[in-house]
Amino acid sequence: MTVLELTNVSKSFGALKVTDDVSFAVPKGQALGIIGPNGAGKSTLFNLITGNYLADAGTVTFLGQDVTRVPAMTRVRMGVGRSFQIPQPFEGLTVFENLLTAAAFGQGKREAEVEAGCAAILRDTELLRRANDLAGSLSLLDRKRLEMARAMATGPELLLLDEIAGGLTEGECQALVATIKALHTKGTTIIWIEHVLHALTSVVERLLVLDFGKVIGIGAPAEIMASRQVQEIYLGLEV
Ligand SMILES: Nc1ncnc2c1ncn2[C@@H]1O[C@H](COP(=O)(O)OP(=O)(O)OP(=O)(O)O)[C@@H](O)[C@H]1O
Repeated sequence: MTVLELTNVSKSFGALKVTDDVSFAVPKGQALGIIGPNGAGKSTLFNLITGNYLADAGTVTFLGQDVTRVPAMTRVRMGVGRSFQIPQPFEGLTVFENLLTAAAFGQGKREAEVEAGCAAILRDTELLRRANDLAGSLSLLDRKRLEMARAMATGPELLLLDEIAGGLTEGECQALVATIKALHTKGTTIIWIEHVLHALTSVVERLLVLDFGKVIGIGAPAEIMASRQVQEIYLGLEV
């Protein structure tokens, strides 16, 4: 089953075409990594998937439904969950309260109905020991975990991770990767934008490379990283 499909999607800001005729599909259970230089249009692509931006042309299909013109909040309820590059928790609420809020909003339910699910997500994201601590008191690693947990709490069929490994030490990065791998092993479909390549390639089954808004490669990570075009464009190597 296909969870997400983009068909010839384009988006411009003024004269700048930031997403240029992008097509790809993500089957259920797959983890897809997205790489590309700064300004290649990676975050814009996420915004087109979440509905924060609407495509100028092309079609976005989610779980078999055309969502191209569907607003962001409806897409959350349909199962598009997203973490942000800069964690955005409610600092004055506890970790558990943050999850309850995200779950109630994302699933359109009362907090009492989502408590058990949130407790399970705390376990899955290694946050159980911090459940009653204020979000504002967390270390960077735990803030990243909370960002992921809040996205999971909305009950996603598709989890979008935006540069979640940035700024961590190597040890912290490995701890976060272990958490992401565990979510993926449980069957979560993931699209992950990441500059920390070794973290990304240790999880994803496929890599998509963007450059100037265009898909310049999609395939197995080893094959993509070995491509001359990717090495020239993405890694800036002269080959
Ligand atoms: N709302 C907007 N209005 C105008 N231009 C925008 C808007 N959003 C993004 N852009 C421009 O679109 C281009 C792509 O930006 P985007 O953030 O999608 O790239 P990115 O690949 O995610 O970059 P990074 O790796 O630095 O996060 C950039 O030139 C950016 O300035």
